[in-house]
Amino acid sequence: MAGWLGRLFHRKKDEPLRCTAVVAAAGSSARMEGQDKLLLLLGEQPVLVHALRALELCPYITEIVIVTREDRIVPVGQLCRDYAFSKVSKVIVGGDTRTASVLAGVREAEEGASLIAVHDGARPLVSQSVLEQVILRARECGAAAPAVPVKDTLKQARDGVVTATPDRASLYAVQTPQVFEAALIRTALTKALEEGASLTDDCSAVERLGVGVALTRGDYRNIKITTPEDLAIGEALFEWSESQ
Ligand SMILES: Nc1ccn([C@@H]2O[C@H](COP(=O)(O)OP(=O)(O)OP(=O)(O)O)[C@@H](O)[C@H]2O)c(=O)n1
Ligand SMILES: C[C@](O)(CO)[C@H](O)COP(=O)(O)O
Repeated sequence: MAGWLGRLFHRKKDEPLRCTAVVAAAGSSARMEGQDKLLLLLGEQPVLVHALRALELCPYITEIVIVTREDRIVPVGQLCRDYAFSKVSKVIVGGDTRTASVLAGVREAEEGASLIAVHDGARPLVSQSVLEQVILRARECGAAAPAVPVKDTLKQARDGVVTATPDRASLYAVQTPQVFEAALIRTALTKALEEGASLTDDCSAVERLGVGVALTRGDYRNIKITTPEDLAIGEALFEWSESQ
């Protein structure tokens, strides 16, 4: 991987920036008690629509590829037409794992895409500022993700007993979009999938190659809708942001 590392230091800032957003939306919403969380309403619109609108509004994003479940292809395609998302080029079927879903999307990105921004369909409140900072940082260094310092003290435990208290000053909660040079994330996810790695985010695939990932300023409002109470929190954050 020395080639990758070498290139990180020679990347040209003035290369044309074409960023494809891959929206991971092929999950099963198991922790949402069976309801498809991406189609639940936040305010007056589905969670997925909020996420797509933020990506559509970002000037650096030239194309959006949505990866969804087979039984959601038709409703998600209809939703894109209803909301007139002009940047959505494809709605495709994902895989059994997040890694498989994201790789399917990355493989469908337009040939000219220099960057890929992988975003959770379940993160409806991402701001333009978070998007802009992470995309520009990824252009400089090849891989970047937004993150926020953790607020709680975290414990490692086994069988209900604490085994360690990691130093909080070095801990961050990572968010999406996670943005990468296109060939880098394609290589990283392909390798991770071939090796059967179990990953909970896409930076991890790049880290496995020994390539550094830069962190940019995340936003505590950029929550992932995972369990039922997240929807209530999301509603409150959405209303609060609208009133600012
Ligand atoms: N095989 C998968 C699994 C997850 N995702 C997507 O990855 C994002 C983050 O995953 P998560 O919040 O875990 O969503 P789900 O997998 O749907 O939730 P759960 O684990 O509760 O089933 C979601 O937008 C989800 O749709 C995906 O595209 N393909
Ligand atoms: C990618 C992610 O949103 C970063 O915080 C998160 O890791 C997804 O995890 P999940 O297990 O799919 O909820």
